Amino acid sequence: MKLQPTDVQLAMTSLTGWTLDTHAQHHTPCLSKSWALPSFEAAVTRFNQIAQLAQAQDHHPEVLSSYTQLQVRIWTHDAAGLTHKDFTLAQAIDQLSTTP
Ligand SMILES: C[C@H](O)[C@H](O)[C@H]1CNC2=NC(N)=NC(=O)C2=N1
Repeated sequence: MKLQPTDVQLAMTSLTGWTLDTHAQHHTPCLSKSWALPSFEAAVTRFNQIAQLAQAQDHHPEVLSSYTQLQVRIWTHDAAGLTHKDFTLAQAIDQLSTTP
């Protein structure tokens, strides 16, 4: 179920380092987070960790990879907006960042 703007604002406080964006191509609100990893290998490892979470949750982010840079954008296609599923995935991704 699509979250109302006030619920989105509240849920944003549960995340670390994410911004609320409007996706330029898909014209939908999305959660966005970027990383600069120390190496290409570290970026690929992070990509794979995110992919595993996405498969486990059956919720799939857009992941843009460029050398050591990663950007993840999450939204719910069916709802053309943000739902609890987006925040659940973003929170799980935040847990990765604190785990070496
Ligand atoms: C059937 C399946 O649950 C849907 O296609 C899922 C898969 N992963 C998804 N991922 C994201 N980010 N948004 C969706 O709406 C979505 N839909």
